Amino acid sequence: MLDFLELDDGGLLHFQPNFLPAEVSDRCFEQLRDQVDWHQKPALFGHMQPRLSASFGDVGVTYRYSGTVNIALPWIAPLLEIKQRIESVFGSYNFCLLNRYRSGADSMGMHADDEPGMGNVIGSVSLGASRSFRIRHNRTKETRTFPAGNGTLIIMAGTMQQFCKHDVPKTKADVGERINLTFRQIAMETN
Ligand SMILES: O=C(O)CCC(=O)C(=O)O
Ligand SMILES: [Fe+2]
Repeated sequence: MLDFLELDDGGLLHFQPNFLPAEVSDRCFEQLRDQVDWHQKPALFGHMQPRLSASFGDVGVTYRYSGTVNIALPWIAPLLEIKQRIESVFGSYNFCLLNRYRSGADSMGMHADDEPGMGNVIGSVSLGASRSFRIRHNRTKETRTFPAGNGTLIIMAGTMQQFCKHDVPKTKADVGERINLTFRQIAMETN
């Protein structure tokens, strides 16, 4: 069983640098960067998301969040390889959202992944440049920062999405590209 940090109000977080061997991280980073059809998606109020993204998963899985509809493309080899490695230690997943941060100017704002139909276990793997992954408790405002580097695994579980938010802030440091994979279990839409 993995060790989980116990957050206030029942959130659980597992943080494991170098979960993937460096050669797997390096190869998967290059394969995903070069093979995936990356898109910059619209955000709220006519803005664009400050990053690129893509969605993969089992046939028929659709993930809707902040006004975007993301129909899963069929799994590709590097994603299946990493999915199997995470599933061998924790959880099971039918969808993966990929985010590509091209430089320190790309980011993800504070949010929770608490959409209806979203399983409470999210397995997140980072590839490429290291960026700060921050979590903030909604009530206590306690904030913690984890360095999400090449091959790092972060698992969010328990009630974390109900009581905490997380982000990847912009940085002025001269950082290279980072690709993050969040594996999720999403309920199939029945209508
Ligand atoms: O890039 C990251 O580490 C976080 C990604 C994230 O929070 C998400 O995809 O919902
Ligand atoms: Fe998230």
